[in-house]
Amino acid sequence: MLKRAKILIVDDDPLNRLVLEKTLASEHDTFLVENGEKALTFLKSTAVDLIILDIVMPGISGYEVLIQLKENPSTQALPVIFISANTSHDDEAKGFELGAMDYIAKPFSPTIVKARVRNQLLIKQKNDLLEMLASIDGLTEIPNRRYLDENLSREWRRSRRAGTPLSVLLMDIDHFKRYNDCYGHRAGDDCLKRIAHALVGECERASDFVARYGGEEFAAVLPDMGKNEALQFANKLRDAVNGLNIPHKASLNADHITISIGVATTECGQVYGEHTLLEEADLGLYQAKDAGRDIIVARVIRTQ
Ligand SMILES: Nc1nc2c(ncn2[C@@H]2O[C@H](COP(=O)(O)OP(=O)(O)OP(=O)(O)O)[C@@H](O)[C@H]2O)c(=O)[nH]1
Repeated sequence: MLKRAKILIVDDDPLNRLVLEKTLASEHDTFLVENGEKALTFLKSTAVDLIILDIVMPGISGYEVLIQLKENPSTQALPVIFISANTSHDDEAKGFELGAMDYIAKPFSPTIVKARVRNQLLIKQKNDLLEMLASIDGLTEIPNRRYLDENLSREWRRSRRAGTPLSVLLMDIDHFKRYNDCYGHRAGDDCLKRIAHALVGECERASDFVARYGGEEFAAVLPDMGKNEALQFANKLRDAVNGLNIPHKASLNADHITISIGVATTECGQVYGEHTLLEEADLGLYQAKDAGRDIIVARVIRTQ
């Protein structure tokens, strides 16, 4: 089933905008702007699912708008349908070469616009689903390493641009090999699932996320969070795992499952890459293990 989508309509002709809105507004949320500059500005603050884009407009053309969308990582995958009175094969071919998904000739039939919009939205919905499945860990059903890498890069760039802090936590279950050896691999799998959901359940802000980093390791990415807040959050995560009270009679540091955590924070992110942040968190985790486990060690990267 097709979900209600957000569609940006860009056309300098008020009548076209009105008819397109009337055609689509019963099934979708529509946003109307009258030129390319306003479209690009609008997209900086609002995410949409599809753009219907006129080509000949005052100011920058629809072609130029599409070129700029393709240059920006956050908009390059957005489906664009050109709608234009330029109906030569060359015009149409140019639109597709630039990356448009479809090309509708003016004057247009509302029924055909509806059908073509529907087709593009169905393709996008399926692509989004595939993208989501590729980002989910099969065992725990929380975000996987691929999701973490992509989103950490994005958050790193954002933190650099805005000069805001960014924290990363690396968490590792203590003596998990002994747990598997004692209770069996299947019980180990169940334990991983319970821990994953306990960690994810502690993320209250939409921007925070926990991913399975690999094996018995998890990571959290915490945008706009400085060292002290990140330490508090790490404590919450450790308490949540302790609170599960999963018996671990083979553990050498407790009678139940515990985790150790390395915390790394970059306080103004100009110099180091996101990989340094993960390396620092890993170093903190190593120190936490070394210090006896069920422990949190925080490290701050200060940039000059
Ligand atoms: N059941 C289960 N076990 C896993 C999975 N992935 C990794 N492991 C196990 O996690 C264990 C990790 O062991 P080690 O790296 O030696 O670490 P540890 O025993 O937790 O010891 P410390 O980290 O030093 O506290 C190994 O026995 C892996 O087989 C998984 O998906 N399921």
